[in-house]
Amino acid sequence: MKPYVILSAAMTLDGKIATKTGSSEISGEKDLERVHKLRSDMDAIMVGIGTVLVDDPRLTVHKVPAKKEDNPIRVIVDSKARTPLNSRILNADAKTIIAVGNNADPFKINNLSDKVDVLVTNGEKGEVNLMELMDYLKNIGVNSLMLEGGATLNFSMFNEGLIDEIRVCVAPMIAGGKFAKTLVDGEGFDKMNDAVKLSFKESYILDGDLVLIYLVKNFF
Ligand SMILES: NC(=O)C1=CN([C@@H]2O[C@H](COP(=O)(O)OP(=O)(O)OC[C@H]3O[C@@H](n4cnc5c(N)ncnc54)[C@H](O)[C@@H]3O)[C@@H](O)[C@H]2O)C=CC1
Ligand SMILES: Nc1nc(O)c(N)c(N[C@@H]2O[C@H](COP(=O)(O)O)[C@@H](O)[C@H]2O)n1
Repeated sequence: MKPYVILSAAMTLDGKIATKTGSSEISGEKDLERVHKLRSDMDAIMVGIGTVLVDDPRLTVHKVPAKKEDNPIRVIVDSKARTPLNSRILNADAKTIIAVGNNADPFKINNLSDKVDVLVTNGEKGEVNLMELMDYLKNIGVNSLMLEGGATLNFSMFNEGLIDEIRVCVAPMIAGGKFAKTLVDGEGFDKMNDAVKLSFKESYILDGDLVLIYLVKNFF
């Protein structure tokens, strides 16, 4: 069992979701409003620890008028419980769940557990078991989940067939750089035959940003 998962991201025309230094202000104001309306419609929002360490995101609804109840549950995929204790995702603005792997330091888990819910999962090589996490989320009533990156987690979620829809903003910019993160990094697939197949649903322009919506053709 799993929630309906929408991958949401903003990228440059050359597919980068951040520059090589991690700078990632890509969406225009209108697009950010679209994203925050979507956040308010979703039960939960999820990012990887790489994104937390670089961006220190809030993951709340703050670009459109909203009440605290409109904030989705925040979910962090953090194998080794590295989330810094002063991270903004640990504040009281919304419920937060940190999923860790079974090798995470118990001391770090305890520190995080004082502030938020920590779920220990049994993934390979101490990584977070994403299937187990999806099952857990569905069981606590999360029917819709917004995946907001980053590049590594996006690949793992595709690789396990867990993404249902993609909503991406393509901004009229080129960032370049072989070390800049792209929409989907990770190990990647070997053959184009293995690539994730999509079906186009919708597109529109928001102040020069192109919004593209695709459905994932899942064969799992
Ligand atoms: N433009 C945009 O829309 C967005 C851009 N970003 C950018 O992406 C960058 C961060 O991306 P990444 O470094 O790739 O980090 P990430 O956010 O994808 O986190 C990856 C980390 O999660 C952990 N993890 C635990 N279990 C895992 C599993 N089963 N599969 C995959 N990862 C697992 C690992 O420690 C892994 O290194 C930042 O520069 C951020 O600004 C992030 C989100 C959206
Ligand atoms: N849609 C979108 N457009 C951009 O230009 C972005 N940089 C991102 N980034 C994502 O939003 C997170 C920041 O959220 P808060 O404003 O702090 O709530 C960031 O960590 C990325 O996940 N998204």
